[in-house]
Amino acid sequence: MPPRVVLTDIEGTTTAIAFVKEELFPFAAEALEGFLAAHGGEPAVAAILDEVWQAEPGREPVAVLRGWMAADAKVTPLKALQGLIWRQGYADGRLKGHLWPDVAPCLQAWAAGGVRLAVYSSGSEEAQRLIFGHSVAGDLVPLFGGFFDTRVGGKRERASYNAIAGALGVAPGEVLFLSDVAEELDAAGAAGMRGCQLVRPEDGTLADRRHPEARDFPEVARRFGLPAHSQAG
Ligand SMILES: CSCCC(=O)C(=O)COP(=O)(O)O
Ligand SMILES: [Mg+2]
Repeated sequence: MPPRVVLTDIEGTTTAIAFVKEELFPFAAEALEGFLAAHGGEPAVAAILDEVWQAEPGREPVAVLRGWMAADAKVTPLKALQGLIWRQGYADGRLKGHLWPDVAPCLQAWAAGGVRLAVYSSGSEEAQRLIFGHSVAGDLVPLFGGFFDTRVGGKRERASYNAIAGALGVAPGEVLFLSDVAEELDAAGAAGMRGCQLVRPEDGTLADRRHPEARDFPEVARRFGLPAHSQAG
């Protein structure tokens, strides 16, 4: 049976790791102090800074944020702040959301064929909407029926996937989760979801051999009986 829902990761799955690490993260790092100086008094930003204080009491929030950035920590306040900073870059054209060329045609074919689509990324919901809304393939946000971030839980925790299935109103077994990271697929599998590892050697990802694997989205479609894009290879 083909999956009713495809739940996709972003970095390493729809989008090059290099884009996230060499464009998105440096963009936020370079803008950090200036952004906080300009927007630190706004309620959304102040709430994030409050979360940073609570996470590391007594330390300067900027130093805490810089430490998290250096460690690529998937912590909710950092991810929320990065999303707010990237918003400016997408709005004025300095950022354009990278997608591998095979991704948008398949997402469109799957949605047109009645498959429900959702995103689960460590990037904040806002960051997810931005990357798909300002993507190299245009605005893909309308294709998705759900955007899940670390507020639902960590990507290596089984409970996060059960919560996502519950929010989507489907049984976990009806969901196919796509990711480049084996530990995330382990957690999704423990929750009862099917999984497929995207292995794109040109992006530096390696097969772990514990999960079904595909080199691109057309191969995912073939393996799991999803609608094929007319030009899918
Ligand atoms: C939403 S694009 C930025 C992705 C990001 O911030 C990140 O940490 C990557 O996480 P993912 O779960 O997509 O691998
Ligand atoms: Mg990933």
